[in-house]
Amino acid sequence: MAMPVLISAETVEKLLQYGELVPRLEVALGKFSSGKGEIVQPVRSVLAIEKYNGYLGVMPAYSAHDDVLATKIVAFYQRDQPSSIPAHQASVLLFDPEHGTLKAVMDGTVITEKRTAAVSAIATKFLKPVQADVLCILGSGVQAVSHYEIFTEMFSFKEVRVWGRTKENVDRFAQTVRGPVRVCSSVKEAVLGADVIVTVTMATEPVLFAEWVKPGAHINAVGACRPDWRELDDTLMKSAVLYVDTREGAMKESGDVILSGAEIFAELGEVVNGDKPALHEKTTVFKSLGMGIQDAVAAKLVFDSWNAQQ
Ligand SMILES: NC(=O)c1ccc[n+]([C@@H]2O[C@H](COP(=O)([O-])OP(=O)(O)OC[C@H]3O[C@@H](n4cnc5c(N)ncnc54)[C@H](O)[C@@H]3O)[C@@H](O)[C@H]2O)c1
Ligand SMILES: O=C(O)[C@@H]1CCCCN1
Repeated sequence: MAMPVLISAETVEKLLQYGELVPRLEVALGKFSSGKGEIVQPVRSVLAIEKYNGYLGVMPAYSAHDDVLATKIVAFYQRDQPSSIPAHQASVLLFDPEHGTLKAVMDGTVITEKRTAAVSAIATKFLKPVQADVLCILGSGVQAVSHYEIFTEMFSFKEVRVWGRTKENVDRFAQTVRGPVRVCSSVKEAVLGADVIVTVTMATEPVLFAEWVKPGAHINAVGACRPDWRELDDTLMKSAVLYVDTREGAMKESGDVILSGAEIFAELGEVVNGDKPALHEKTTVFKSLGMGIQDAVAAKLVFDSWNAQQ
């Protein structure tokens, strides 16, 4: 039996292009929420590695439409001190869906960076106010950079602001991104008047409060992926129209959803399908937790491009 191919982070970085990824993800989100069972994806299982303040998540998914079967395995750690090792590291196993043969083991860290930002961009396309001039990014790590990249590529913001917890991180962010950014010294300063807000922090308590948010703004809430972690306060969660990637995942994993008692209005895929409206004139929150099918679709794109080059 042939050995699976190994595809490195550098190769994934080269092969995975937003231009191809975004439309594929949009289709997958729609298929997931179609109610026809076109995508099989259980809520991820997550085990705690208490001794090291870490977690390991296993995310299998199958799509007959894309003919893809894959599992991402992702480890993530909370750290008090800066580290050269990324807080999130992942691998994706890609199988032949017909026989279950392992075809590829590839880096999943870059896939996680890009597909998460791409899904936030899809949510933003549907839910942002018609006039959206100011983008605010809260957090200045890996996801902050990938969100900056795709948001400035897909939309025409006049100003991009960033807030980060430490000066070191924010400086690194400002040096990494290719384009202008206004560094803000408080969350409030970054948020006031912003039309689109992205929260990509490792916070476990709310950092974003309703009183600072411009009415009609759209928020992509990407962090706080544990049932007792928060990024947004109760008032914001309850007063905004709430969209999620998956209802099942949000009810099991999102502290912002579970602890606030906010009601879920729709899955993003239902909006893609036209089954639920995109209420872009209202204040909207898209609560993103991440889906195995997003990784599977991205991994197939990488594998197909890799194959085409052999
Ligand atoms: N929804 C998804 O699909 C998905 C995918 C990947 C990552 N994430 C989440 O996105 C968030 C960012 O991930 P990342 O890879 O950029 O991590 P990162 O470690 O690279 O960056 C995290 C940022 O949060 C800041 N931070 C840490 N603790 C904080 C606190 N208590 N208050 C405010 N800021 C704090 C750090 O200084 C840093 O700027 C994490 O919560 C992660 O779990 C979500
Ligand atoms: O979907 C993901 O890949 C991430 C893993 C870490 C926790 C949040 N979601």
